Amino acid sequence: MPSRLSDAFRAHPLYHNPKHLDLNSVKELPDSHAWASLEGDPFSSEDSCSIETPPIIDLSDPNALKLVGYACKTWGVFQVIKHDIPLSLLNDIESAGRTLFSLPIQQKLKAARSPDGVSGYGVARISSFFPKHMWSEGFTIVGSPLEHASLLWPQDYSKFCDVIEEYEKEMKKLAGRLMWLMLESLGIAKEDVKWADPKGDIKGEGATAAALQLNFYPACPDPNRAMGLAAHTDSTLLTILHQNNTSGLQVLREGIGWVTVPPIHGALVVNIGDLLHILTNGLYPSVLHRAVVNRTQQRLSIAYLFGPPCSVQISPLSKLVDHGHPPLYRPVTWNEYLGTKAKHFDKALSSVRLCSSPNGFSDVNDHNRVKVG
Ligand SMILES: C=C1C[C@]23C[C@@]1(O)CC[C@H]2[C@@]12CCC[C@@](C)(C(=O)O1)[C@H]2[C@@H]3C(=O)O
Ligand SMILES: O=C(O)CCC(=O)C(=O)O
Ligand SMILES: [Fe+2]
Repeated sequence: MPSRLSDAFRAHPLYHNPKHLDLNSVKELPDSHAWASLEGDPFSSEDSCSIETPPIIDLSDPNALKLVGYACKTWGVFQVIKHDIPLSLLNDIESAGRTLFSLPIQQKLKAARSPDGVSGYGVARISSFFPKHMWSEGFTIVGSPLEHASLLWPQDYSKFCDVIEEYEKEMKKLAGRLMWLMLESLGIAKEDVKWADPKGDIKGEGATAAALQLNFYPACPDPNRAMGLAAHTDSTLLTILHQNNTSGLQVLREGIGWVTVPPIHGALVVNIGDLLHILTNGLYPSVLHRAVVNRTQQRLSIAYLFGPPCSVQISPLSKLVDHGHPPLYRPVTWNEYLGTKAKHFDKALSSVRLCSSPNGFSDVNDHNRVKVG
């Protein structure tokens, strides 16, 4: 039987916190959610008021290929405009997310993610690695949202499902286009990727796999001591994020610290995940990012987590490997890597690493440069 994304965590169940606190009604930050102050964060760049922000790339620009290559090498994250996703669809997905998260907590819990499952309502998968809870709620969808949506709105789930399915369809097209831009910027042609056909379509049953993650960050009474989503890299090839007009997403920039990715109306944020890092033999490193919260404004983000077909082995592309540049990672499937991440979290990338490079380069998500707790 071919492996499916929904099987990725069978061996790594995540048990929920039995106290389902409704963050929307809490007036004071509980100790369970109080992290060390972000103001004392050695990587905080708030004070220095960083003027550098990730590149903004117009996908209709004839130079888009070069610009994408530069952004991937130097930032690991960029924003895209003129991406052909209708603004109306971005508005629709945002209001679908709002409708979901504004349900009473007892209703949302009817669609709770099962401990060994991928889809449903719950805390971020990585929560178990931290001593404190994050100030957020999540809803993960793989493929059809029908099963969980019908638990939330037994009579009235079709509008939600239609929007999600349309969004998944459009994101899949954009993610494929971005992946080829990234690879072509390294001189990789469609024939060089064994799991793609000459037209660039992904071969095999179910083709590429993906998950949609809806994140909601309620306004927080003490935002400097709370964490919306702790520092992590995504286990994807790439992630496309739509954020509402409240800022919160930050990326770690070497030598600078945490840099905010400002919300731009109609733009989408693209970041590199661990599997593209492996595929490009570290040339395009995955980027460490987190979400911080706001005292007065709620925040909503929708992440499209794009990966290869679940059972395809991802390893450094042979065109990027030679005597001077040996393969740095062993082959790994997305499902296997998600299991590794569920077990080792920030050590997942180095756990599939074959050898250390002569310059002592350590993997981005080793987190030896960042305090994770
Ligand atoms: C395919 C997936 C990637 C993800 C785990 C998941 O099964 C679905 C949710 C994804 C997400 C979103 C928030 C951050 C993250 C680290 C997490 O805890 O859940 C990512 C996971 C990932 O990329 O490893
Ligand atoms: O909410 C955000 O800006 C970040 C979300 C994120 O990193 C994720 O869903 O993987
Ligand atoms: Fe992420």
